[in-house]
Amino acid sequence: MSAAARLPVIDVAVAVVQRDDGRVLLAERPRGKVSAGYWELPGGKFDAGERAEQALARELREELGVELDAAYPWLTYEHAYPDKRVRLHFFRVLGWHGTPHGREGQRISWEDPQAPSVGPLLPANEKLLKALRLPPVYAITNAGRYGVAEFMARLEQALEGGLRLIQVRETGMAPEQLAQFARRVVTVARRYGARVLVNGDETLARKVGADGVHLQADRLMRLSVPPSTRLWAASCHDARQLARAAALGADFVTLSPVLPTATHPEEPGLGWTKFTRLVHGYPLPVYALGGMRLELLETAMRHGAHGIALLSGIWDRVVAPRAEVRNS
Ligand SMILES: Nc1nc2c([nH]c(=O)n2[C@@H]2O[C@H](COP(=O)(O)OP(=O)(O)OP(=O)(O)O)[C@@H](O)[C@H]2O)c(=O)[nH]1
Ligand SMILES: [Mg+2]
Repeated sequence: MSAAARLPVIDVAVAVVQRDDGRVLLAERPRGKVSAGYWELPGGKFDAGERAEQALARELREELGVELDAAYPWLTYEHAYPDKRVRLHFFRVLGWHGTPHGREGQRISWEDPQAPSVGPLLPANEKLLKALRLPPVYAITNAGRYGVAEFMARLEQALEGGLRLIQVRETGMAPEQLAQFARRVVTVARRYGARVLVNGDETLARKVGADGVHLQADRLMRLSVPPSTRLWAASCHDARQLARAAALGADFVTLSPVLPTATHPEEPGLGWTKFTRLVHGYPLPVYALGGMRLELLETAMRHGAHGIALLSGIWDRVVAPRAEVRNS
């Protein structure tokens, strides 16, 4: 056991206060505190007997002078400093009242998580910023259902509507056709700054210029070395698979099936209670998958999900102009 592993763990509640424009509230650690001058997310140590949510509400009041209205549990991970270990319980704060101000004399700033203009940030927060860059909706392609031409029109509309993360997964396509399709998806996605993962095949992901690979659970469990693509994710269905993805350092996971799906309507799925239990204390962003619709995003987040993954609930929403599509 390393020295750091022997240190007691300090529980810390941390607030990701995000405005509608996506900017997140960062604060400078005040003089006199450890790591003074570093920027961080507002928050602090649990008081004795406090639950995470209580610590969060108290810290927001003490540090920023705001009252918490709504917060959803998000990631929880540990970080080892040379002299201590902290367990950071991150919450997404979606509702508050009052105007945040540095009540401890600290500077605060609303920052774009993609490119904060203040710094340096506490080293423990790097993973958090990476997670914040992941959008709330993860869409899985379904060209088999629509035909490629119509699917591409629907994809373009979804991108127009804000879609920024896509998985190419087409079980019915021959290798050449799949490569061509994946290339087309990457090309349109680039125009919108959206990222693309290819299901199961790292070589194909590289060949078509995708951002990374999405692995099925059986591959994940056999994996000894994580994929070396910029981004990688895995499908999980139970606690063992979730633990494996975390140990290998995936960027995010999907957890499924949450609700009955169109293809397996007779299977009840995990349900939200079990979903919440599985993701509680989990270090990576989790997309709820199975029976999802865009309307369920808030429900999923309330149960600890980072967002939702959709295979059919997204493309059906888009009514493609059929005549034009046929001619393309
Ligand atoms: N608030 C906050 N703490 C963080 C973050 N990341 C991170 O590693 N930490 C660590 O978690 C611990 C939180 O302590 P804190 O100094 O905020 O605690 P606190 O508000 O209760 O202050 P105090 O008890 O020193 O007055 C610190 O060791 C800090 O380095 C973060 O983003 N926000
Ligand atoms: Mg603090």
